[in-house]
Amino acid sequence: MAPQSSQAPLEFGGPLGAAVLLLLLPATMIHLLLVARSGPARLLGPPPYLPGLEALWSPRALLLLLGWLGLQAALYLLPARQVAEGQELKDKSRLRYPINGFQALVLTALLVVLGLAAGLPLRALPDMLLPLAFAATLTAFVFSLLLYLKAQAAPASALAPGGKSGNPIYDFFLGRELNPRIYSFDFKYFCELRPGLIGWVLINLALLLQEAELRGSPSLAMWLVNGFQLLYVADALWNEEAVLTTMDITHDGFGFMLAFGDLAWVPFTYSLQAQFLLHHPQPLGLPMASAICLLNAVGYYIFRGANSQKNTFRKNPSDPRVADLETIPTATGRRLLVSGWWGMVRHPNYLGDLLMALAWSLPCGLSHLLPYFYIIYFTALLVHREARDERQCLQKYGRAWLEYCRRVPHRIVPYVY
Ligand SMILES: NC(=O)C1=CN([C@@H]2O[C@H](COP(=O)(O)OP(=O)(O)OC[C@H]3O[C@@H](n4cnc5c(N)ncnc54)[C@H](OP(=O)(O)O)[C@@H]3O)[C@@H](O)[C@H]2O)C=CC1
Ligand SMILES: CC(C)CCC[C@@H](C)[C@H]1CC=C2C3=C(CC[C@@]21C)[C@@]1(C)CC[C@H](O)C(C)(C)[C@@H]1CC3
Repeated sequence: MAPQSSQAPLEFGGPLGAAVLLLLLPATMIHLLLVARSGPARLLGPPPYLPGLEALWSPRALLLLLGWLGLQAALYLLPARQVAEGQELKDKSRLRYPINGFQALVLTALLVVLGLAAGLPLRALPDMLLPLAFAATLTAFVFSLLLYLKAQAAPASALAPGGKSGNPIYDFFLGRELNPRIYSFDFKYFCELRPGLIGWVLINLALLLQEAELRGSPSLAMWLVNGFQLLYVADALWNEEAVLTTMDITHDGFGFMLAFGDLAWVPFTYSLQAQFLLHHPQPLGLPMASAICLLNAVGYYIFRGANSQKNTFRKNPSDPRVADLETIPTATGRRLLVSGWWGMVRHPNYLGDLLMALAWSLPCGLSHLLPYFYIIYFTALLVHREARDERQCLQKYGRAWLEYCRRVPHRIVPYVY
């Protein structure tokens, strides 16, 4: 297959970077899982032991994972209270998406409550994290391979701007097709919000239950981490439609990066603080807990305000909630917000997300670096993501984007960055 000349600049270090990430990401996830349960819990030290295949591979874990994906897929297919339209595609069409993610969360919670009452051994889940994470990685790998093959038959207009380099490793990693579907089942949209995010809070809950069994009751730190992350996930599903204007849906293809990110990385590494707390209990007083709650609330307020404002504006610029905001016209006919949240910094939603990330780590105290892995990784991810987005916006909006950068000079943190 010849490389295409209209190809966007290669990202993530090109094919070599993609090949390194293909190995490095699963290895990092396994490392974190091993270190979180070890005594010293040293993020930067070697893992306590190197697991053999017998510790990683378990047919039971694979079955459990596939059952979980099947359940979430069945919930996705249930009648939706609303159907939303995505952003306009290259061929001027718009895809339709069911809005029933919150319903899936509530139904899953109901099933879990019924299961617990019937003796479901959810407390056993923390002991299966390693084989489950391995099974999720294998599943993501096979799934991305199928997506890559499916994309060979897709028309050029269905490919993502960054996923048609012609290099198989790079395209496999980034994803070729923008919106792979079978009939109306949209794989990327499904994976982005359901199995991984709901799985994450389920793992957190299992860790909380195991802590209660181990120590008589869950610690305040464990309650906070569970509460904050449940709020984050419930909010994402409640505002499901807003995901349709994020970069993942509008720009990125669906390949290994997102499949692994959604199915393995999110549930098994985002639950790291709760994993750490189970094995390393931390004292937390009420004044400190209140300050952390305040930080999470401020972060959430900015994150939700910014994301909803952009989403409302992109859906309908005349909506009374955004109609009075100042905007810059662009040659594409779309406008850029230059007041409100988007007049404060160019990525106010990232700022709110980062404040919440800090609030999720602080309950774990300051004795270890490990629970701060999330905010370190997340800062790197968002700084890199911001740079990618700037490049894309400059390409899309040209001079109007430069004008926006002049009017709103800071990227994420007002007066700092
Ligand atoms: N927890 C996690 O692991 C992660 C969370 N996130 C969160 O996901 C959310 C979405 O992030 P992401 O998709 O990266 O980026 P954004 O939601 O910020 O989307 C960027 C797009 O918004 C539009 N835009 C930018 N500036 C303006 C403006 N001034 N006025 C109107 N539209 C504008 C542009 O698209 P266009 O003009 O084409 O509409 C741009 O490409 C964020 O809250 C982020 O924090 C992201 C990554 C990981
Ligand atoms: C494994 C790699 C290092 C990178 C993978 C990145 C993915 C894990 C993230 C890319 C964008 C994401 C978003 C969310 C979760 C993480 C991934 C998939 C998100 C669904 C979390 C909840 C938020 O409310 C959101 C705004 C809906 C997020 C959208 C982006």
